[in-house]
Amino acid sequence: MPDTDLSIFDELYGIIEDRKKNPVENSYVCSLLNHRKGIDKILEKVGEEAVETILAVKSGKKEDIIYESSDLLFHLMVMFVAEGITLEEIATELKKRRK
Ligand SMILES: N=c1c2ncn([C@@H]3O[C@H](COP(=O)(O)OP(=O)(O)OP(=O)(O)O)[C@@H](O)[C@H]3O)c2ncn1[C@@H]1O[C@H](COP(=O)(O)O)[C@@H](O)[C@H]1O
Repeated sequence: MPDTDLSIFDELYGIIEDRKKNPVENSYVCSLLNHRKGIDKILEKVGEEAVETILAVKSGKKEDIIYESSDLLFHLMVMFVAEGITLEEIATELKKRRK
């Protein structure tokens, strides 16, 4: 049975925010947030993961699509935190589009 608890999105966002406020060593999230290339490094990763997601869809393998989409969502969340955008703001925008 699929796990329908979506609280991982809030939890993950909170972890990324915490990495921004309280940097720790050997953290992948900190390596992105504090990269010498700035936001460009995060955007690079978002772009790469978007391409990998597209390729996974073209491959037709559901588990690859889930894996690559998870990478994409994770890097998008790092980008939201870097830009000070909350998940609530994204949710509000999506709700506005309801027909
Ligand atoms: N969910 C994730 C997560 N998903 C993907 N990744 C990393 O995202 C990267 C994906 O990039 P690639 O597929 O290109 O793999 P790569 O070969 O490492 O690529 P390069 O970065 O070397 O270019 C990998 O290094 C993965 O480890 C993640 N890293 C961290 N998290 C979460 O973030 C939390 C904090 O992580 P740290 O900041 O590392 O403590 C963790 O507890 C996890 O919950």
